[in-house]
Amino acid sequence: MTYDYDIVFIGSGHASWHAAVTLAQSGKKVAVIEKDMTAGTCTNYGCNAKFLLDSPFEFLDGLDRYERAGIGTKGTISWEELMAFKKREIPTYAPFMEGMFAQMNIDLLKGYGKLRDEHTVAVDDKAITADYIVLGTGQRPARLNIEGKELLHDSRAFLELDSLPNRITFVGAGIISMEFATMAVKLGSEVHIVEFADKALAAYPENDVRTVVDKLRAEGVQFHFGQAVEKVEALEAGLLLTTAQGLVIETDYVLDATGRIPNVENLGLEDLGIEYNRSGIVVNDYLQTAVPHIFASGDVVDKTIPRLTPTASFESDYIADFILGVNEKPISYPVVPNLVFTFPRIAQVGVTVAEAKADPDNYKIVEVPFGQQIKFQTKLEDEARFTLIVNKNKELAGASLLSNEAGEMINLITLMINQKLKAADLSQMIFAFPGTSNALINAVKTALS
Ligand SMILES: Cc1cc2nc3c(=O)[nH]c(=O)nc-3n(C[C@H](O)[C@H](O)[C@H](O)COP(=O)(O)OP(=O)(O)OC[C@H]3O[C@@H](n4cnc5c(N)ncnc54)[C@H](O)[C@@H]3O)c2cc1C
Ligand SMILES: NC(=O)c1ccc[n+]([C@@H]2O[C@H](COP(=O)([O-])OP(=O)(O)OC[C@H]3O[C@@H](n4cnc5c(N)ncnc54)[C@H](O)[C@@H]3O)[C@@H](O)[C@H]2O)c1
Repeated sequence: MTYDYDIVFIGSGHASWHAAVTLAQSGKKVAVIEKDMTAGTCTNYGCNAKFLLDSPFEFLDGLDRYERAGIGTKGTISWEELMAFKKREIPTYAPFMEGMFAQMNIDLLKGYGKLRDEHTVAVDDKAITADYIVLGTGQRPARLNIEGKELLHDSRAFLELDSLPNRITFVGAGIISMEFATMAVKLGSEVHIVEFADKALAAYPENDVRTVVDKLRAEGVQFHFGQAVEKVEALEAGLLLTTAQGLVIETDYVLDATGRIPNVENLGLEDLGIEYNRSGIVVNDYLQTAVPHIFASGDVVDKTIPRLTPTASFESDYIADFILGVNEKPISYPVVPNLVFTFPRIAQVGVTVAEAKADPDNYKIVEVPFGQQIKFQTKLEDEARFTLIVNKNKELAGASLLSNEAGEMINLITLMINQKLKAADLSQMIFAFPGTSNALINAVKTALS
């Protein structure tokens, strides 16, 4: 049987395009179907836009610390100028990717993709056939089903705001709210975070989260825990948010950041017996769905590891190698670092502090009050702290880092964990001095000894 394509991808995010490029480079005939912006969430309205907007705030946070120590002057950031920069920069990425696809003879089909049968995908009213199909449809923001839900905004809308509202209320104290609130409060907005649970960032070490919450509170963010939002109403000027517990907040903008849900509906999965649930499409250890030549990749997969860009890219690379016969083994994930862009940043990788506490026979927890020990290397970050988890073989099994530089340092830790480095290995290496990473490596060496 001859098909139109060797491989068709539904969705053009990281879960798809890494494999599409590898397969096209290997001589396969490839098509990518995309209903929205080419290259997906991360590239257009996720990580990249967030990172671009966040970066200057890191300098502002640094200047604030020196100001408090009586050194230097305060900096300022204009959201309007920053957003104009973002709007010049980010929209160039999708056309760049389109150019790359064209150069590699990858057909980009703009439209909504839906499985019609085991080898046929409908793209709006057209149909194409393929030997293999990859479902990389990602996630979308969850939307609270409350009175006034049409007045709620999502992260994509926030990342497009030409001017920052005076009063912003975030619903949910998860990653998106904490990252956006970090920026908004520094520019003087009145910021509320309304959270259903009794704490923020539930997946991260309580100690580290408490430090970040306290710092945001000191900067003016008002946290409201144990509150379920019931309704949002339009006032003559602004909005009124009410919770079931009786909290009432007058605000100008409400961002619903209560999680993200997989795009599994209206894909034709049911007719082919492809199983899915609230967490995504069910796959086996080869990322195959119930139909073996139909794979799922990235955020849309039902999985317990973090739904992040690097995991989507890893899965995409795996699928390409599997289809090419380069790798026939089940997928094996290395440890996955994750990072919250607050000040300080919170990063963690490998065995968590909670897991280590629950298994004291196998893990030792080493707390390093980094900012207090080595002030000159932490740029006045007194609160910087590392928690290192060491296994019985005296290897690093996990770590959580609290520091503005955690985003870079966590990759070094990831490398040490994956390479199973021991203190003796680190002793054979020379690192540049002085610097945060040098001090981190010394702390690890001591912990592993
Ligand atoms: C605000 C925000 C910030 C983030 N920050 C980070 C970060 O700092 N670090 C990090 O690692 N991750 C971050 N993420 C997560 C990251 O964006 C995702 O993990 C990543 O984009 C997943 O890639 P994907 O290809 O699986 O899905 P996506 O990038 O969402 O791509 C899926 C694509 O499929 C398309 N699609 C869906 N259904 C169909 C259909 N039926 N037909 C055609 N096309 C379809 C969609 O339009 C979309 O373009 C962030 C996410 C958000 C929202
Ligand atoms: N730095 C990063 O890696 C990064 C950054 C942004 C987004 N992301 C991606 O986006 C996802 C995070 O999205 P998010 O922040 O929307 O979700 P989240 O799951 O991190 O947080 C949602 C929060 O909303 C709360 N909540 C749920 N229902 C509620 C209700 N009715 N009222 C009040 N609070 C409620 C939850 O208790 C939770 O604390 C990540 O899992 C990741 O996939 C990653």
